[in-house]
Amino acid sequence: TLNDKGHIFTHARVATLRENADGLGLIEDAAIVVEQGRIAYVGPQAEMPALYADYPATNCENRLITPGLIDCHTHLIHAGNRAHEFELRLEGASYEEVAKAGGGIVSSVKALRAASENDLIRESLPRLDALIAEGVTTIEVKSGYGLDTENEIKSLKAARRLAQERNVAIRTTFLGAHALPPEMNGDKSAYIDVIINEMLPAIAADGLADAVDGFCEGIAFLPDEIARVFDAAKAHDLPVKLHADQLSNLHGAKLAASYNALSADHVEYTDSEGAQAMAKAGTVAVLLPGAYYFIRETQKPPVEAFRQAGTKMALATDNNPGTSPLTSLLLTMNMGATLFRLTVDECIAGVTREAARALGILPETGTIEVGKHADLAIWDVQRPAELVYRIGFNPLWKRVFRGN
Ligand SMILES: O=C(O)CC[C@@H]1NC(=O)NC1=O
Ligand SMILES: [Fe+3]
Repeated sequence: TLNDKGHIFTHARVATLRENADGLGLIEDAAIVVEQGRIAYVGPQAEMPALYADYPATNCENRLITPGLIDCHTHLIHAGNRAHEFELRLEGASYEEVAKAGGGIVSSVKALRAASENDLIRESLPRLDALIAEGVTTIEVKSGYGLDTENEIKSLKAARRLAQERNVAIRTTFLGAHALPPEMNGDKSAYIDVIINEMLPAIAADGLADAVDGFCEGIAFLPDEIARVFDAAKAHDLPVKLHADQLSNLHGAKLAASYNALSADHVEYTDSEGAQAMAKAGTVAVLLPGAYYFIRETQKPPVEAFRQAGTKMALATDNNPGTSPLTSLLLTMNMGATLFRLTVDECIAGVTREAARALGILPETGTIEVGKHADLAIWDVQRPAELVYRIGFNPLWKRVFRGN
């Protein structure tokens, strides 16, 4: 580990991503001083206070430093995979035929319920390691395949344990309102009762979730059902976020904004009224190009409307076995640019500052500013655009997590 007195990273191009700076907040020939795992100085090398001069130093030789990457929307904890239904679909099977063959979210629920907490950790670590290898320092992990109290708690405990298994920060999100479990025999209202009266109180009491999410879609839960879950989340002082307007416009984004949600995610079908409501509420639009690509969607999210309204935009992998088996945040940035036409600066902000904002942790991380965690990614590139331009190439030179 780096010297615990302090350490300096010298002669770097630093993309601070600080608020209200032009573009990426780039500082040329810069130094970063780290003390007790936090940023003590960031600025031109020539202006670094002399008291830091004798700290052990890493000469970055003009390499680019960004904040550590943040994947702000994943279902990383899951069991098994859905490669078989991928194959069936390629052979022409419809969603209904796949469902009849036991595919869909229900197959992931069965696998999760059969897995122990240790099984979930063992199966999820390779996915976690793939993200960490690309300089990711914070990851959000949802539940949502347990769909009963015992298995939702098992999922969230496994998610929390990932932070013991690796040097990474984990934020957890309760997504009991993801799908209707088979044993509820189609009774959505009764299942929402279980979420509100049984799951949420137990999860909130044990501090297992940092936020509450829901899937607002015709095939999942309708706005009034989501509102019941959100009212209960608020009663437990838990912030909310929402899978919104992914396949149709149920005005999920507007509903999320009305609860001052941290984020509304997917948002392919969100309209300009929803974008304005999000901007006003400070609700971040989390774009998930991996799911858009994998299920071959045609409706792109309203990026220009978000820009006009001033809605902040983040990018995330949405890693999940059904619609986005993606474990590369670098590829996610390329998809954000190539498929959704985000700029390079929007892509890099989308996996750092705006991803931190979508998780409510921007005061702690997501930019390179004095007092924040020293979570850094140092890249063997000259132009920031190289991080977004390449497909399937990882130019990470060094990852720094909490100063180490
Ligand atoms: O198919 C799965 O396993 C999850 C699908 C995933 N969940 C959600 O709310 N939207 C999605 O695309
Ligand atoms: Fe998702």
